[in-house]
Parts: sequence; structure tokens; C-alpha cells
Amino acid sequence: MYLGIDCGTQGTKVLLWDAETERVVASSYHTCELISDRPGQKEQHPAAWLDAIKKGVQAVIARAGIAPEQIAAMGVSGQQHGLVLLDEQDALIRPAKLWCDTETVPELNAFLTRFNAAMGAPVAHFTGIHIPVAFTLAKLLWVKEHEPEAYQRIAKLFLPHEYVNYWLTGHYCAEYGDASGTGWFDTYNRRWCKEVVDAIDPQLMAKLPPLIEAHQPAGYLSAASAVLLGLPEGIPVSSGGGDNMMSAIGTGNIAPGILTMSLGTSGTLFTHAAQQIETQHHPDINAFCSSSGGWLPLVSTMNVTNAINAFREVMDIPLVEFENYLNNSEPGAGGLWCYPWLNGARLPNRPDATASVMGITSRNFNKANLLRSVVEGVTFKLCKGIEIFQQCGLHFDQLRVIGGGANSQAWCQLIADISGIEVIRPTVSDAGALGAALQARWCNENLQQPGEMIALHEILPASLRDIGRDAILPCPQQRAIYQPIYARYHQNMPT
Ligand SMILES: Nc1ncnc2c1ncn2[C@@H]1O[C@H](COP(=O)(O)OP(=O)(O)O)[C@@H](O)[C@H]1O
Ligand SMILES: O=C(CO)[C@@H](O)[C@H](O)COP(=O)(O)O
Repeated sequence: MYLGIDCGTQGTKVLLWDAETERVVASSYHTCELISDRPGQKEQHPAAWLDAIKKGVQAVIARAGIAPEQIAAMGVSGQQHGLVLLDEQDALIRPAKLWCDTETVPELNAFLTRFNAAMGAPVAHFTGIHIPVAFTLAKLLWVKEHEPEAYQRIAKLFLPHEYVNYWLTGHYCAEYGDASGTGWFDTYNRRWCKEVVDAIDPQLMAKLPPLIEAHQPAGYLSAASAVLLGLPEGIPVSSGGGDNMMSAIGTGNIAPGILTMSLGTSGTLFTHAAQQIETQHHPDINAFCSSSGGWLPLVSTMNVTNAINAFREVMDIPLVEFENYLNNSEPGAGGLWCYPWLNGARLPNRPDATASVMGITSRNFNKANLLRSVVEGVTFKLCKGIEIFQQCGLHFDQLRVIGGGANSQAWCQLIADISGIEVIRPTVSDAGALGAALQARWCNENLQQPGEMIALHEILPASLRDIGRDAILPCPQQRAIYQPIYARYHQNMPT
């Protein structure tokens, strides 16, 4: 049995994967609050993640009715880019600033301008990746500027999944996938980017963790954490990775030609690349490394289920009614169209953008149209991402849709109709947690058989290797209706 943990923005999922039957035998979900007292501020207490993990692990063991000794290894997936800071005594210095925090825009912009002027080339020239405000670099610069005392105390810097790994194992390390979302990582040469690190702070390089390969363990479960989780001490903890990287594993997206779409707080689209792709002319593609070896070009939007949830809450529409509302409204939402930028935009890169609903008349202004307009808005933005990949020469004939939103059949049909691509919903929609469990198995099997490298695809379950069944196909009539609406949506986009 393998344990997979996904520490997402809205909550933590834990699942127990039986490698023999290739089934999830138990899963759990615990939500996590956001701290958002100032405009743009989005933070969380890492202690809350650990609490959710403790509850989640204990819950899945109880639900599965297994002995903890049956668990061979574990892996952790985490929301990308968040910044966790520890001091010399390993005490948390402040709450984690998250990927969706946008109060850091001025500090990031000032740094990018300064760097370009000093180095004669933009940061992306050195990192191979353009730096939106979501990246960790923006968070660190903000702390340096606004909380200099806290900044001076920094001894170790973590991304969310790295912090969980450290808490589990006591071993300070990073892996390429999540590290590539810091903004101070050279994705061409897969190492910390000296030029950027030194430009932030010449003392910083000495504080960064060593990098390990995807199949290597981050460490082994410590006695203290084993007691708190009710797990056997010493089981391997795999390298883990960012949630998108782990969801790539959990959707079998570990070879070129497959596209995954995640409908979580953020919306993401990603694919596997054997080599780093050149994104000079495609700055919206975040050319990350993957957490399975290779690279993971990704396009991200900032607002998906958070925006839909906000609309639902204001209109008092419970989640269980979501499907009915979509099924009982028409493509085009009666003439309403919505730019869903409640938390600023990342596609296009405009963190200060605000949301709007256009086209309102006395005839179309109702709950069903409003809800549909935000669902269509987030979907139109994601489908723009597919076009951006196509412009970069990447083509796909299937979309693997995951995340909370994938539970909605009506939304997935809408995605197929707008994109014109068939949609597959993998049997496990908690793809980050599944990817973590699969990576744990991969790591464990390589530890068991040293000298004989087992490839990740060898341990993928049949359900991910043979994934063509139950496709949701685009409906030609609906697609014909959507094409002009989609074009108008992008033409009319506020600048
Ligand atoms: N059946 C459903 N229909 C539509 N949306 C759903 C459904 N189930 C869950 N969701 C949405 O998914 C969200 C959680 O998505 P998730 O991928 O877990 O987010 P994150 O990884 O960012 O924490 C919920 O807040 C909810 O809006
Ligand atoms: O910033 C990104 C990707 O670059 C986000 O995708 C985060 O990784 C958060 O993911 P979710 O919690 O929304 O799944």
C-alpha cells in the first residue's frame, strides 16, 4: 500500500493506493482556511497543513481497516510556489505566502526591471521561464522589503511540499519540478540560477536546499512524525513535487502528446516534454521541470473554482445544484459574458485586473445565466491556453480533466464543446494525491532493487495506460454555437 498526500489551496487530500488491486482503498479531505486581510494577500498557516495531514492519514488508515505496517512508502504533492520560512531553530518565521498572493506585484516588477538593467537581459534569459507574480521570487522579495527582521532570521526556505517533506523526514532537500517554480531556478541546466539568486541576496545561495532526482527519496519517516501520524518509522518519503507535476503522474501524463487540465482553485493545462521548450515568444507558458524527469510546460489561470464558488455563494446556490444550473441554461448564458478575475489575472499576466460581467439586460439577468457566464468565462480562458500550446507546436487529441471541477459531467461536456477536443475523466480525480502515491511506489521499488532503474511508466496502473474509454465527445451543434461566442469573448477582453 502507498500513501499519497496532496496539500492543495482549499484543502488536503490523502489517499491510500493498493498497488496489487490498482485501486484507491480509502481517501479523506480536510479543508484549509486562507488568510486574506489585505488586498491581494493570500496566506496560510503551514501548521494547518500538518494538522490536516495528521487527520487525513489517521482517517484513511481507519477507513481502510489496515495495519499501518502495510504502508510501504509515502509521497507528497503540494500547491506550487508558496514560501515557507524557518529560522535557525527550525521555527516558522511567518505564515506561508501562497501562489495566489498578489500583494507582491510592486516588489517583483521593481526587481525584474533592476535585474534587466544590471544584467543586460531579462530574468527569463537565465531561468528559461517567465516570472509571473505567482512565483516564489515575488513572495521572498516582499518579505525582504516589508518584514526585514523576519527576512534576516531566514535559515531555510521551502515550497509547501518541501516543508511537509522536511517535517516528515528531517531532511532538507528540493526536487526539480517544484523548484522550477521558484523563479530562481535555471530550467535549462536544472540547477539554482546563480545570477538571480545573487541578485536577490548574495547570502541566499548558501541557504537553499540541495536538489534530488524525482525517483530518489526525500528521506525516511522520522520517529517523531511516525508517532504523530500513526505510521511505521523509517518508511521512504519520495521526492514529491508541485501539485501540477504530481497530477501529471496521476493522469499518466509522463510522455509527450498528452494534455491534462486541472480545475482546482487555479486552472492549469500541462503536458510532458522530453526537452526544455523555447518560450521566448510564448511567455504565458511556464516552462517548468516535471517531478518524473523531463519538463512540464504549463499554462495557468488564477481563478477557477474560487470564482465559481464566489458566484455560487453570493447567489446562494449550493454545490449540489451546480449541475442542474448548467444543464438548465443555454450556451452563451443568454448574452452574458464574464471575465472571472476575482483575484487578478495570470492569463493574460495582469495581477491587478478585476472581474466583470458584461452584456446584462433586464431579460437575461438571472442566477442561471450568471453562474453559466462564470463557468464559461473560466473555460474560455483555459481553452485559450490550449491555443497557446498549439501556437508553440504542441498538439493534442485528448484532454484529461481533473481537480474538483472534474466531478461535474456538464462542465466537462462544456469543455469538450468549447475546445473541440474529447475529454477523459481519469477514474481518480484526486490526481495530485494519486501521483504522490505512484511516485512513492516508484521510489520504493527503485530502493528495493538498487542498480536496476525501474521506469515510472512500468508502475502506472492499467487505468492510466489504457485511458480512452468513457470519453466525453464534443457535440458538433454546441461547438458551432460556441465558436463565435468564444471569438467575441477574446476580442472584447478589457485591456
Ligand atoms: N461536483 C462538483 N461540481 C462542480 N464543482 C465541484 C464539484 N465538486 C467539487 N467542485 C469544486 O472543486 C473545488 C475544489 O477543487 P480542488 O481541485 O480540490 O482545489 P484545490 O486543489 O485548489 O484545493 C471546490 O471548491 C468546488 O468548487
Ligand atoms: O500556481 C499554480 C501553478 O503554477 C497553481 O496551479 C498552484 O499550484 C495551486 O494549485 P491548486 O491548489 O489550484 O490545485
